[in-house]
Amino acid sequence: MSEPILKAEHLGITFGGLKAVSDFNMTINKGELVGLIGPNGAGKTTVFNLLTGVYQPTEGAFYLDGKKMNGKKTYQVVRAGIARTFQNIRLFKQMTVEENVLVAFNESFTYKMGGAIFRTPRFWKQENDMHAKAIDLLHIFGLEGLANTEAANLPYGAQRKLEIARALATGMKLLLLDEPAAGMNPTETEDLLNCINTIRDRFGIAILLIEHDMSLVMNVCQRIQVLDYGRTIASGLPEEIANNPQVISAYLGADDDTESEEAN
Ligand SMILES: Nc1ncnc2c1ncn2[C@@H]1O[C@H](COP(=O)(O)OP(=O)(O)OP(=O)(O)O)[C@@H](O)[C@H]1O
Repeated sequence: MSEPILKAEHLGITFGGLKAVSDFNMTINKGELVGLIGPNGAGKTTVFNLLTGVYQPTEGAFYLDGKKMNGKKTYQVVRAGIARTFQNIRLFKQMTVEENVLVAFNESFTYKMGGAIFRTPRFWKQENDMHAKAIDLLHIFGLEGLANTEAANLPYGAQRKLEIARALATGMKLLLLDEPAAGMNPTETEDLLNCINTIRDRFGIAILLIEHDMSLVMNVCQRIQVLDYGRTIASGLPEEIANNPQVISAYLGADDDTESEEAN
């Protein structure tokens, strides 16, 4: 059997005295979409930061396609094939929609300096290939008609989709989506859900999704892992998670906290 795309073994990190994530274990195979959920402060974003080299683990290890990734810097992680979107959208706002995707392609297309200066046939072929690939990618997200629009002028939902398109353009194996439906209305969320299903089927990549919108998580994820205070409290199929008493109590506890905070 082939290696899983992602394998995390006993991964953890301590900040001062706080164990933000401990004994985190996860396997994601090609074409699988796994949800990572948990109350606020449970450690979800820290897991993403560990998997992208923003933080170095203080315990455990993780592997991409069988290759150990501990100690790698963020750019090395991206090159190896892990891409990520953020809670707050990070696009090149002054660039067009197409340019945002083209920037992400630059690793996979290389032409010699001379070719770029003298505009050789090879240079133009690569330019055309990149344009065709960018439009193809934008088409999946229904953004091809907006290719020449400045990213800053896109509606919110379209900006979120462009962020994912750009992550896909890096040619990655593992896509980490951090709350992609945050701030979206129900129509935009449904549209996003369709896009996520399409890219998983079409690109056969592994996806790890952090999301607070439970209907989205339950609808798209094949498996779900739940964190609370940095530890995994449950892992399984969506229906198992929805009925797990420990998960329900972790979320209800979080609600109680919010209510008491609001009352103060
Ligand atoms: N760089 C850091 N230094 C110190 N503590 C940190 C750091 N990053 C995260 N933490 C702490 O680790 C814990 C987990 O935070 P994290 O942001 O991963 O939670 P989360 O599940 O993503 O929460 P949310 O759903 O609110 O985004 C929190 O207690 C947080 O304060």
